[in-house]
Amino acid sequence: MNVPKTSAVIGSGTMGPGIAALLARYGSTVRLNDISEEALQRAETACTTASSVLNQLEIPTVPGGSVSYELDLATALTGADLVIEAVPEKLELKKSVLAQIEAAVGAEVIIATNTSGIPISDMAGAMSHPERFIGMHWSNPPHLIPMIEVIRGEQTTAEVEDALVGIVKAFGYEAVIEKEVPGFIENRVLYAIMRECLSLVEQGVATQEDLDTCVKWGIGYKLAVIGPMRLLDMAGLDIYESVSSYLNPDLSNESGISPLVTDLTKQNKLGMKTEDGIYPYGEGDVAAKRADILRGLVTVRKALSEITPV
Ligand SMILES: NC(=O)c1ccc[n+]([C@@H]2O[C@H](COP(=O)([O-])OP(=O)(O)OC[C@H]3O[C@@H](n4cnc5c(N)ncnc54)[C@H](O)[C@@H]3O)[C@@H](O)[C@H]2O)c1
Ligand SMILES: Cc1ncc(C=O)c(C(=O)O)c1O
Repeated sequence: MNVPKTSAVIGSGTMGPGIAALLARYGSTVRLNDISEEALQRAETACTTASSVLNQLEIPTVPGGSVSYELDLATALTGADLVIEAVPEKLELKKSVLAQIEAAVGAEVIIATNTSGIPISDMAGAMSHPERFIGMHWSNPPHLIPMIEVIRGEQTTAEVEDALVGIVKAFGYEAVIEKEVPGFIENRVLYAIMRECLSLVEQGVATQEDLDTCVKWGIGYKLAVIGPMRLLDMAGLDIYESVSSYLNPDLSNESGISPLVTDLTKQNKLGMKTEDGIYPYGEGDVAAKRADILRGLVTVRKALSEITPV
């Protein structure tokens, strides 16, 4: 399957608009749905911003694409060949939304979930056609990060996986096909890094600013060019063996959630979306920071696309 003629994106928060904008750029008629009218209003601006980012990346426009904003789920699903669920990361909510989607679309329609890592089979349990249900894990911001994890549940067919990989490749994105594990690959690695960072800040080893500087250059810059498995070869496996013999036992193995995070979420300090979080944001700071981040990601993506991937 190439990019679907008609698609529906359910949930229009951080992820939905960028996903919709990319599908539309590749010629799909996209219906973006949310239960919140305010979220749909914000989504119009977010889709415009995403579209201008795609212009900066010089992604050609396939004619015929569009995004419409729908409060009504049934309208959003009409005629969809592909449905992407992007509602909050709560298993029961996702199951209920999936049941509503299934009630409105034919058994041949592919239903994908953008879950950050809930096992696909856990979500598919109550579905009447789990064979067409699949994980499609986009990375944030989805219109910029050219990689999508594709995860089959126990009952997903190989044909559905092939079709989804075809769509991902049609965007010029890389598809990473994985076996089902909680968090998939990306978030297992990302959350290992974040757990250690939070633990170091909590212990007072470094400030959050120093953490961000160290990880950006010492890890992010390097890993953007050399994958971790190749980096092991570059560093020397003997060095890894020596360092990990004393370091691994000292790394955080905290199985709970960092109190630094839970103290903030209790106060509804959720980060940029509430203009307060790990960092404080003054008037206009969030918009300026988001613009800086987008500019940086566009520049780095252009540079990375010109070098040989390692
Ligand atoms: N934020 C990220 O960086 C990121 C990255 C990759 C994947 N994800 C995953 O994508 C999904 C969405 O994440 P997000 O960050 O966009 O969440 P979000 O909270 O920003 O947005 C979710 C949206 O879904 C809407 N919603 C809630 N119930 C709904 C319903 N029944 N029908 C339609 N819309 C409904 C909410 O009003 C909200 O606008 C989650 O599963 C998340 O784990 C998030
Ligand atoms: C903190 C965090 N959690 C989940 C995801 C993706 O599922 C991301 C991301 O894509 O950036 C993230 O930053």
